[in-house]
Amino acid sequence: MIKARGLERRFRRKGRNGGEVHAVKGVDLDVSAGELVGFLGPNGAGKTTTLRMLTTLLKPTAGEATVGGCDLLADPLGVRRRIGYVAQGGGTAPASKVVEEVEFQGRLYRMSKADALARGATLAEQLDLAGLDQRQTATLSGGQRRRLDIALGLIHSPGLVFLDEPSTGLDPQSRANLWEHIRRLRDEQGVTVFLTTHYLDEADALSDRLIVIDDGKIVAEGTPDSLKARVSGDSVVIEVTPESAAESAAESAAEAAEVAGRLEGAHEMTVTDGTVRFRVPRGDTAMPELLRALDARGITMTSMQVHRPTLDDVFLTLTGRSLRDAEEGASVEDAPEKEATHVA
Ligand SMILES: Nc1ncnc2c1ncn2[C@@H]1O[C@H](COP(=O)(O)OP(=O)(O)OP(=O)(O)O)[C@@H](O)[C@H]1O
Repeated sequence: MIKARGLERRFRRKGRNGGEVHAVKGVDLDVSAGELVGFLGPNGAGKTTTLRMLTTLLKPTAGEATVGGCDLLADPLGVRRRIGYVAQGGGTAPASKVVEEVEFQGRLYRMSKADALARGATLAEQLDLAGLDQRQTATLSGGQRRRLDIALGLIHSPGLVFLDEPSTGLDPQSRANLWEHIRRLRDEQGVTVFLTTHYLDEADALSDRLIVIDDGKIVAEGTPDSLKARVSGDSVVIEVTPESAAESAAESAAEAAEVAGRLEGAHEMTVTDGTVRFRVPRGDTAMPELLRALDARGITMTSMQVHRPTLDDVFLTLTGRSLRDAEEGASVEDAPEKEATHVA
Protein backbone atom coordinates (compact mmCIF):
# COMPACT_ATOMS: atom_id res chain seq x y z
CA MET A 1 0.00 0.00 0.00
CA ILE A 2 2.84 2.40 0.79
CA LYS A 3 6.42 2.03 -0.32
CA ALA A 4 8.67 5.04 0.18
CA ARG A 5 12.41 5.27 -0.35
CA GLY A 6 14.61 8.13 0.78
CA LEU A 7 11.79 10.66 1.19
CA GLU A 8 13.15 14.05 2.11
CA ARG A 9 11.76 17.50 2.65
CA ARG A 10 13.60 20.71 3.27
CA PHE A 11 11.90 24.02 4.01
CA ARG A 12 13.34 27.45 3.58
CA ARG A 13 12.65 29.48 6.70
CA LYS A 14 10.86 32.74 6.14
CA GLY A 15 11.89 35.97 7.84
CA ARG A 16 15.08 37.74 8.72
CA ASN A 17 17.07 34.75 9.96
CA GLY A 18 16.25 32.63 6.91
CA GLY A 19 18.09 29.31 6.77
CA GLU A 20 16.77 25.87 6.03
CA VAL A 21 14.83 23.26 8.00
CA HIS A 22 15.58 19.66 7.07
CA ALA A 23 12.22 18.36 8.30
CA VAL A 24 12.36 14.81 6.85
CA LYS A 25 15.78 13.27 6.24
CA GLY A 26 15.45 10.24 4.02
CA VAL A 27 12.55 8.12 5.18
CA ASP A 28 11.89 4.54 3.98
CA LEU A 29 8.43 3.11 4.65
CA ASP A 30 6.65 -0.14 3.78
CA VAL A 31 3.01 -0.59 4.70
CA SER A 32 1.02 -3.65 3.56
CA ALA A 33 -2.69 -3.81 2.80
CA GLY A 34 -4.84 -4.23 5.91
CA GLU A 35 -2.23 -2.95 8.36
CA LEU A 36 -2.94 -0.41 11.08
CA VAL A 37 0.34 1.46 11.40
CA GLY A 38 1.15 4.13 13.97
CA PHE A 39 3.70 6.82 13.09
CA LEU A 40 4.96 7.99 16.46
CA GLY A 41 7.25 10.85 17.33
CA PRO A 42 7.46 14.05 19.38
CA ASN A 43 6.23 17.42 18.14
CA GLY A 44 8.30 18.61 15.23
CA ALA A 45 9.72 15.14 14.45
CA GLY A 46 8.47 15.25 10.85
CA LYS A 47 5.25 13.20 11.04
CA THR A 48 2.91 15.70 9.39
CA THR A 49 5.47 16.62 6.74
CA THR A 50 5.87 12.93 5.84
CA LEU A 51 2.10 12.48 5.74
CA ARG A 52 1.62 15.53 3.55
CA MET A 53 4.21 14.19 1.12
CA LEU A 54 2.54 10.76 1.00
CA THR A 55 -0.84 12.39 0.37
CA THR A 56 0.51 14.62 -2.47
CA LEU A 57 -0.06 17.86 -0.56
CA LEU A 58 3.65 18.57 -0.43
CA LYS A 59 6.36 17.72 -2.96
CA PRO A 60 9.35 15.78 -1.60
CA THR A 61 12.68 17.49 -2.19
CA ALA A 62 14.17 14.01 -2.73
CA GLY A 63 13.13 10.38 -2.76
CA GLU A 64 10.31 8.41 -4.30
CA ALA A 65 7.19 6.55 -3.25
CA THR A 66 4.24 4.55 -4.45
CA VAL A 67 1.01 4.97 -2.53
CA GLY A 68 -2.02 2.77 -3.23
CA GLY A 69 -0.07 1.35 -6.17
CA CYS A 70 0.41 4.76 -7.87
CA ASP A 71 3.64 6.67 -8.21
CA LEU A 72 3.60 9.74 -5.98
CA LEU A 73 5.38 12.02 -8.45
CA ALA A 74 4.21 10.63 -11.79
CA ASP A 75 0.57 9.99 -10.87
CA PRO A 76 -0.51 12.19 -7.94
CA LEU A 77 -4.12 12.11 -9.13
CA GLY A 78 -4.13 8.30 -8.99
CA VAL A 79 -2.80 8.51 -5.42
CA ARG A 80 -5.52 10.99 -4.44
CA ARG A 81 -8.29 8.77 -5.80
CA ARG A 82 -7.08 5.83 -3.76
CA ILE A 83 -6.49 7.47 -0.41
CA GLY A 84 -8.40 9.32 2.27
CA TYR A 85 -6.72 12.01 4.36
CA VAL A 86 -7.99 13.36 7.65
CA ALA A 87 -5.93 16.37 8.64
CA GLN A 88 -5.18 17.53 12.18
CA GLY A 89 -8.21 19.55 13.23
CA GLY A 90 -10.30 18.38 10.26
CA GLY A 91 -11.71 20.63 7.58
CA THR A 92 -15.45 21.09 8.19
CA ALA A 93 -17.06 24.54 8.14
CA PRO A 94 -18.74 25.30 11.50
CA ALA A 95 -21.90 26.74 9.89
CA SER A 96 -22.44 23.83 7.46
CA LYS A 97 -24.84 21.02 8.15
CA VAL A 98 -23.46 17.50 8.28
CA VAL A 99 -25.38 16.53 5.13
CA GLU A 100 -23.93 19.54 3.25
CA GLU A 101 -20.41 18.51 4.20
CA VAL A 102 -21.09 14.97 2.94
CA GLU A 103 -22.47 16.30 -0.36
CA PHE A 104 -19.58 18.73 -0.78
CA GLN A 105 -16.97 16.08 -0.10
CA GLY A 106 -18.70 13.72 -2.56
CA ARG A 107 -18.61 16.44 -5.21
CA LEU A 108 -14.86 16.88 -4.70
CA TYR A 109 -14.54 13.23 -5.71
CA ARG A 110 -16.97 13.68 -8.62
CA MET A 111 -19.63 11.50 -7.01
CA SER A 112 -23.31 12.08 -7.81
CA LYS A 113 -25.39 13.61 -5.02
CA ALA A 114 -27.33 10.34 -4.63
CA ASP A 115 -24.13 8.26 -4.37
CA ALA A 116 -22.56 10.67 -1.87
CA LEU A 117 -25.65 10.65 0.35
CA ALA A 118 -25.98 6.86 0.18
CA ARG A 119 -22.32 6.40 1.07
CA GLY A 120 -22.69 9.07 3.78
CA ALA A 121 -25.59 7.13 5.30
CA THR A 122 -23.54 3.90 5.39
CA LEU A 123 -20.60 5.69 6.99
CA ALA A 124 -22.93 7.40 9.50
CA GLU A 125 -24.10 3.94 10.62
CA GLN A 126 -20.56 2.62 10.87
CA LEU A 127 -19.21 5.66 12.71
CA ASP A 128 -22.10 6.25 15.07
CA LEU A 129 -23.30 9.43 13.38
CA ALA A 130 -26.81 8.35 12.37
CA GLY A 131 -29.51 11.02 12.86
CA LEU A 132 -27.07 13.95 12.79
CA ASP A 133 -27.51 14.94 9.10
CA GLN A 134 -29.29 18.21 9.78
CA ARG A 135 -27.01 19.34 12.60
CA GLN A 136 -24.53 22.17 12.07
CA THR A 137 -21.02 20.81 12.53
CA ALA A 138 -20.33 23.48 15.19
CA THR A 139 -22.96 21.85 17.43
CA LEU A 140 -21.37 18.37 17.33
CA SER A 141 -19.32 17.05 20.22
CA GLY A 142 -15.54 16.78 19.71
CA GLY A 143 -15.80 13.02 19.22
CA GLN A 144 -18.69 13.32 16.75
CA ARG A 145 -16.80 15.96 14.75
CA ARG A 146 -13.71 13.78 14.62
CA ARG A 147 -15.77 10.81 13.43
CA LEU A 148 -17.40 13.08 10.82
CA ASP A 149 -13.91 14.10 9.63
CA ILE A 150 -13.11 10.41 9.22
CA ALA A 151 -16.41 9.71 7.41
CA LEU A 152 -15.62 12.55 4.98
CA GLY A 153 -12.15 11.11 4.40
CA LEU A 154 -13.77 7.78 3.49
CA ILE A 155 -16.59 9.10 1.26
CA HIS A 156 -14.99 7.78 -1.94
CA SER A 157 -14.28 4.33 -0.38
CA PRO A 158 -10.48 4.52 -0.37
CA GLY A 159 -8.51 1.40 0.55
CA LEU A 160 -6.01 3.49 2.53
CA VAL A 161 -6.67 6.28 4.99
CA PHE A 162 -4.19 8.68 6.60
CA LEU A 163 -5.20 10.10 9.97
CA ASP A 164 -3.11 12.94 11.38
CA GLU A 165 -3.25 13.00 15.20
CA PRO A 166 -6.81 11.62 15.24
CA SER A 167 -7.58 11.96 18.94
CA THR A 168 -5.95 15.31 19.75
CA GLY A 169 -8.25 17.40 21.91
CA LEU A 170 -10.68 14.61 22.81
CA ASP A 171 -11.58 13.57 26.35
CA PRO A 172 -10.49 10.06 27.44
CA GLN A 173 -13.89 8.47 26.81
CA SER A 174 -14.22 9.94 23.29
CA ARG A 175 -10.65 8.86 22.55
CA ALA A 176 -11.37 5.26 23.54
CA ASN A 177 -14.55 5.35 21.43
CA LEU A 178 -12.65 6.76 18.45
CA TRP A 179 -9.98 4.06 18.76
CA GLU A 180 -12.72 1.43 18.65
CA HIS A 181 -14.06 2.93 15.41
CA ILE A 182 -10.60 3.12 13.86
CA ARG A 183 -10.00 -0.54 14.71
CA ARG A 184 -13.31 -1.47 13.14
CA LEU A 185 -12.44 0.37 9.93
CA ARG A 186 -9.58 -2.03 9.52
CA ASP A 187 -11.19 -5.18 10.97
CA GLU A 188 -14.59 -4.89 9.31
CA GLN A 189 -14.00 -2.75 6.22
CA GLY A 190 -10.43 -3.89 5.47
CA VAL A 191 -9.19 -0.27 5.25
CA THR A 192 -5.44 0.16 5.66
CA VAL A 193 -4.82 2.85 8.29
CA PHE A 194 -1.70 4.99 8.66
CA LEU A 195 -1.97 7.36 11.60
CA THR A 196 0.36 9.81 13.26
CA THR A 197 0.38 10.32 16.98
CA HIS A 198 2.55 11.67 19.75
CA TYR A 199 0.50 9.85 22.37
CA LEU A 200 2.22 6.74 23.69
CA ASP A 201 -1.02 5.17 24.87
CA GLU A 202 -2.66 5.69 21.49
CA ALA A 203 0.29 4.19 19.64
CA ASP A 204 0.32 1.28 22.05
CA ALA A 205 -3.41 0.57 22.07
CA LEU A 206 -4.12 0.98 18.39
CA SER A 207 -1.22 0.04 16.19
CA ASP A 208 -0.32 -3.40 14.82
CA ARG A 209 3.02 -1.91 13.98
CA LEU A 210 4.78 1.24 15.01
CA ILE A 211 7.24 3.37 13.11
CA VAL A 212 9.08 5.79 15.37
CA ILE A 213 10.42 9.04 13.90
CA ASP A 214 12.69 11.53 15.60
CA ASP A 215 14.36 14.57 14.10
CA GLY A 216 13.26 13.58 10.58
CA LYS A 217 14.66 10.04 10.72
CA ILE A 218 13.09 6.65 11.43
CA VAL A 219 14.66 5.41 14.66
CA ALA A 220 12.71 2.18 15.23
CA GLU A 221 10.04 -0.02 13.81
CA GLY A 222 8.07 -3.06 15.02
CA THR A 223 5.01 -4.16 16.98
CA PRO A 224 4.57 -2.23 20.23
CA ASP A 225 5.45 -5.41 22.14
CA SER A 226 8.52 -6.24 20.07
CA LEU A 227 9.83 -2.69 20.46
CA LYS A 228 9.39 -2.85 24.20
CA ALA A 229 10.97 -6.30 24.44
CA ARG A 230 13.91 -5.24 22.25
CA VAL A 231 14.90 -2.36 24.45
CA SER A 232 15.28 -3.47 27.99
CA GLY A 233 13.12 -6.41 29.01
CA ASP A 234 10.50 -6.45 31.74
CA SER A 235 11.28 -5.02 35.12
CA VAL A 236 10.66 -7.32 38.09
CA VAL A 237 10.50 -6.35 41.75
CA ILE A 238 10.23 -9.05 44.43
CA GLU A 239 10.17 -8.84 48.19
CA VAL A 240 11.32 -11.65 50.43
CA THR A 241 11.21 -12.23 54.20
CA PRO A 242 13.83 -14.00 56.32
CA GLU A 243 13.07 -17.64 57.08
CA SER A 244 14.31 -17.38 60.66
CA ALA A 245 15.09 -14.70 63.21
CA ALA A 246 18.77 -15.50 62.70
CA GLU A 247 18.69 -14.27 59.11
CA SER A 248 18.32 -10.60 58.10
CA ALA A 249 16.05 -9.34 55.29
CA ALA A 250 19.17 -8.24 53.40
CA GLU A 251 20.65 -11.72 53.62
CA SER A 252 17.53 -13.43 52.27
CA ALA A 253 17.26 -10.79 49.52
CA ALA A 254 20.91 -11.43 48.57
CA GLU A 255 20.16 -15.14 48.37
CA ALA A 256 17.01 -14.46 46.29
CA ALA A 257 19.08 -12.24 43.96
CA GLU A 258 21.54 -15.09 43.46
CA VAL A 259 18.63 -17.38 42.48
CA ALA A 260 17.06 -14.74 40.22
CA GLY A 261 20.46 -14.11 38.59
CA ARG A 262 20.31 -17.63 37.12
CA LEU A 263 17.18 -16.83 35.11
CA GLU A 264 17.95 -16.61 31.42
CA GLY A 265 18.73 -13.04 30.39
CA ALA A 266 18.43 -11.61 33.94
CA HIS A 267 20.31 -8.31 34.23
CA GLU A 268 20.44 -4.96 36.08
CA MET A 269 20.12 -6.79 39.43
CA THR A 270 19.93 -4.54 42.52
CA VAL A 271 19.24 -5.47 46.13
CA THR A 272 17.99 -3.14 48.88
CA ASP A 273 16.99 -4.58 52.25
CA GLY A 274 14.35 -7.20 51.48
CA THR A 275 13.76 -6.07 47.89
CA VAL A 276 15.32 -7.44 44.71
CA ARG A 277 15.00 -5.59 41.39
CA PHE A 278 16.10 -6.89 38.01
CA ARG A 279 15.12 -7.17 34.37
CA VAL A 280 14.39 -10.26 32.26
CA PRO A 281 13.35 -10.52 28.62
CA ARG A 282 9.93 -12.02 29.50
CA GLY A 283 8.78 -11.49 33.08
CA ASP A 284 5.57 -13.48 32.74
CA THR A 285 7.33 -16.71 31.74
CA ALA A 286 10.29 -16.24 34.09
CA MET A 287 8.16 -15.86 37.22
CA PRO A 288 6.93 -19.47 37.64
CA GLU A 289 10.55 -20.68 37.29
CA LEU A 290 11.71 -18.15 39.87
CA LEU A 291 8.95 -19.17 42.29
CA ARG A 292 9.95 -22.84 42.05
CA ALA A 293 13.64 -22.03 42.49
CA LEU A 294 13.00 -19.82 45.54
CA ASP A 295 10.75 -22.50 47.03
CA ALA A 296 13.45 -25.11 46.61
CA ARG A 297 15.86 -22.87 48.56
CA GLY A 298 13.26 -22.28 51.29
CA ILE A 299 13.00 -18.53 50.52
CA THR A 300 9.58 -16.95 51.09
CA MET A 301 8.51 -14.33 48.57
CA THR A 302 5.90 -11.91 49.95
CA SER A 303 5.22 -9.85 46.82
CA MET A 304 6.08 -9.71 43.17
CA GLN A 305 5.54 -7.05 40.48
CA VAL A 306 6.26 -7.38 36.79
CA HIS A 307 6.17 -4.30 34.55
CA ARG A 308 6.50 -4.35 30.81
CA PRO A 309 8.65 -1.49 29.56
CA THR A 310 6.70 1.46 28.17
CA LEU A 311 7.13 3.03 24.76
CA ASP A 312 8.72 5.92 26.58
CA ASP A 313 11.47 3.53 27.75
CA VAL A 314 11.89 2.56 24.10
CA PHE A 315 12.20 6.16 22.99
CA LEU A 316 14.61 6.94 25.82
CA THR A 317 16.87 4.03 24.89
CA LEU A 318 16.81 4.94 21.20
CA THR A 319 17.36 8.68 21.47
CA GLY A 320 18.65 9.29 24.99
CA ARG A 321 15.60 11.50 25.66
CA SER A 322 12.17 10.67 26.98
CA LEU A 323 9.36 11.30 24.52
CA ARG A 324 7.74 13.66 27.00
CA ASP A 325 10.94 15.69 27.44
CA ALA A 326 11.28 15.84 23.67
CA GLU A 327 7.74 17.24 23.49
CA GLU A 328 8.39 19.80 26.17
CA GLY A 329 11.65 20.83 24.50
CA ALA A 330 9.95 21.58 21.15
CA SER A 331 10.33 25.30 20.65
CA VAL A 332 7.48 27.58 19.65
CA GLU A 333 9.65 29.01 16.88
CA ASP A 334 9.69 25.56 15.34
CA ALA A 335 5.92 25.44 14.94
CA PRO A 336 5.15 25.08 11.26
CA GLU A 337 2.54 27.17 9.53
CA LYS A 338 -0.28 24.72 8.89
CA GLU A 339 -1.87 25.06 5.50
CA ALA A 340 -5.32 24.08 4.22
CA THR A 341 -5.42 20.33 3.86
CA HIS A 342 -8.14 18.97 1.60
CA VAL A 343 -7.22 16.20 -0.77
CA ALA A 344 -9.43 16.00 -3.80
N1 LIG B 1 5.94 25.03 6.00
C1 LIG B 1 7.01 24.94 6.79
N2 LIG B 1 7.97 25.87 6.80
C2 LIG B 1 9.07 25.79 7.59
N3 LIG B 1 9.29 24.75 8.45
C3 LIG B 1 8.37 23.78 8.50
C4 LIG B 1 7.17 23.81 7.70
N4 LIG B 1 6.44 22.69 7.98
C5 LIG B 1 7.13 22.02 8.92
N5 LIG B 1 8.28 22.66 9.24
C6 LIG B 1 9.29 22.23 10.22
O1 LIG B 1 9.62 20.88 9.98
C7 LIG B 1 9.79 20.16 11.19
C8 LIG B 1 8.81 18.99 11.22
O2 LIG B 1 7.47 19.46 11.35
P1 LIG B 1 6.18 18.50 11.31
O3 LIG B 1 4.96 19.36 11.38
O4 LIG B 1 6.32 17.56 10.19
O5 LIG B 1 6.37 17.69 12.66
P2 LIG B 1 5.34 16.74 13.42
O6 LIG B 1 6.13 15.56 13.84
O7 LIG B 1 4.16 16.50 12.59
O8 LIG B 1 4.96 17.60 14.69
P3 LIG B 1 3.49 17.96 15.26
O9 LIG B 1 3.10 16.77 16.06
O10 LIG B 1 3.77 19.16 16.09
O11 LIG B 1 2.60 18.24 14.09
C9 LIG B 1 9.58 21.15 12.31
O12 LIG B 1 10.82 21.67 12.69
C10 LIG B 1 8.74 22.24 11.65
O13 LIG B 1 8.92 23.49 12.25
